[in-house]
Amino acid sequence: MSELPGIVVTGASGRMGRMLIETVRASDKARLTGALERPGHDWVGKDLGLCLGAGELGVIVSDDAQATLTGADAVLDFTAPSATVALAKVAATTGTAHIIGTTGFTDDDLAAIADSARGTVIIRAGNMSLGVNLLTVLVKKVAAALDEDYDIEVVEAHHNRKVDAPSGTALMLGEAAAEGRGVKLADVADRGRDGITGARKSGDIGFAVIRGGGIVGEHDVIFAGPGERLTLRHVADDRSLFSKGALRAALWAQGKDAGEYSMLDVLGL
Ligand SMILES: NC(=O)C1=CN([C@@H]2O[C@H](COP(=O)(O)OP(=O)(O)OC[C@H]3O[C@@H](n4cnc5c(N)ncnc54)[C@H](O)[C@@H]3O)[C@@H](O)[C@H]2O)C=CC1
Ligand SMILES: O=C(O)C1=N[C@H](C(=O)O)C[C@H](O)C1
Repeated sequence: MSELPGIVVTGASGRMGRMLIETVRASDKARLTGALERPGHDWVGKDLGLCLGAGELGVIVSDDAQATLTGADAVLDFTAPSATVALAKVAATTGTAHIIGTTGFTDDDLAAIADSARGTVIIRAGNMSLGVNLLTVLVKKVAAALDEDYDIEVVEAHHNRKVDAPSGTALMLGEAAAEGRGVKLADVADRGRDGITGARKSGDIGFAVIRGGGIVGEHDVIFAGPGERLTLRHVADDRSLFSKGALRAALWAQGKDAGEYSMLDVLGL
């Protein structure tokens, strides 16, 4: 009988890292073979299970990506942009599928990731939940059906530890709306209003950001038209939505050709 796909989790001590480890360990379709943390982190060199306050797992947390990815089938990465760009280069040399949930990339980061995708399967999504990916399809459809009399605003809310804004999800939803309208998001995005901004420009897609407490993730796409308003909303109650999506992506990636894919590919949407 063939072995289950071996999965590495990077950013093991993070909010998502811990959730990913729980999801992989609970799965009967994959096994956890490695854990990474940033150099200097106090988990490095220790048993992952003991770090998590559980029993020994026999997986030692490492800061050596090359050694940890060698022989692994996939790495789940919800860390930080610079860490993800560096890991994509390593995954391209080891042929490990790289599942990227990290958000906050610059255009240069995205170009570097696209380059690494020539060497392995990369699946990247600002949100790995089924609900948000379905929502992108709906947003595109609604945006295509409504003209510029309907102002599009994306409102997102997250916990007070989040470091990037607008969220990766908000940008995915903005991209979907822009695609529906047949425009480029970069040309119409209005990402920061403060002071005497002037009236809203017709055709813009606006973004508004809330940060507070422990909010897992909430996204509204508002189509505000003459005499009516349509709101499409997603609320995440639990981070396991994202980790389950990431594991599903890692399993889907097995045997696929090198290249960059999204959750729409994984979910067949
Ligand atoms: N696509 C999705 O569905 C989701 C994406 N995210 C994104 O995931 C990222 C992480 O979010 P959180 O877990 O809340 O953050 P966090 O700050 O709790 O965790 C990040 C972890 O990455 C580690 N890290 C940093 N540099 C590293 C390196 N070079 N090598 C290995 N580990 C490294 C940190 O030490 C930390 O443990 C963010 O960009 C967030 O927006 C979060 C939830 C869902
Ligand atoms: O940082 C988070 O927590 C989340 N980040 C992702 C994003 O930027 O959209 C996904 C989710 O909303 C949680």
